Amino acid sequence: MQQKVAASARVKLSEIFTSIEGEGILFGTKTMFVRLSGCPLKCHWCDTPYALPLDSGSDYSIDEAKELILKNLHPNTYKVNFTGGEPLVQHEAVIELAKFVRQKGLRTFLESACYDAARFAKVLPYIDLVKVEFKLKDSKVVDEKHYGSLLMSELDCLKLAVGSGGKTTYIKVVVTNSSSLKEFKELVREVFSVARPTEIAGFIIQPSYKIDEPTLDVLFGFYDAVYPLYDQVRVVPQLHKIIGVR
Ligand SMILES: Nc1nc2[nH]cc(C(=O)O)c2c(=O)[nH]1
Ligand code: SF4
Ligand SMILES: [Mg+2]
Repeated sequence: MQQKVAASARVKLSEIFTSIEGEGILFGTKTMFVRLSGCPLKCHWCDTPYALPLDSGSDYSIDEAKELILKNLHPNTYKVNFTGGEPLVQHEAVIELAKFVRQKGLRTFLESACYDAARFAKVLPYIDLVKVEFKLKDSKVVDEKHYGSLLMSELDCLKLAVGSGGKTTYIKVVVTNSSSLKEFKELVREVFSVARPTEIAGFIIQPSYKIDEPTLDVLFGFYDAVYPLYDQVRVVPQLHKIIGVR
């Protein structure tokens, strides 16, 4: 599952832009996106396939990347979202850029699939807002035999995030029409054995877009599985796809 880590003084970026946050609890806010190249996972519904190879995008020194951030920053931008690909593949670069973003008075957001809890722990001190994503098996994120270890890593990251204090942590799960309700219910049980409802800022069920989209009845099933434990659960589609922006 590991990919070679880029040298700490350099970073491979797929793209950098300011847009309207389209996912999660902060959707609708003006956000800068720093999309890092590289991801060791393989979700069949991945919407950023161009960012998956570590050698995709462009190579920058950290100083050049900081310049790019300043150049692409719009006024009144709420936060900088480190996304990918999978930002933990280049965790040392994320740390350097997150420090810089905070110096500029902006909040830092980590959009991670949480495949590596050790790297997650290193980045966490520099992050204000954390999305912990849990993948269901029908995402085909990893081979069946590696699924258990990915889930453990996701749960470890959630534990670290809620245990670190002063951060806003929320959970996201992408569901399709083929996602198993039984598996989802087990996941919900595991999530709330690690985090108390008061420790998270949201539980987002994100319907897949244009691929095996879940019906309303299927969405009700997932919603109803969370609601008794956490009544702030929300079904939230990707806003940027609906309004046709990046
Ligand atoms: N507008 C917009 N919002 C997003 N939220 C998460 C994104 C991502 O690609 O991780 C994303 C993205 O690519 N665009
Ligand atoms: S973890 Fe994210 S970037 Fe990686 S394959 Fe899955 S959806 Fe794509
Ligand atoms: Mg994404």
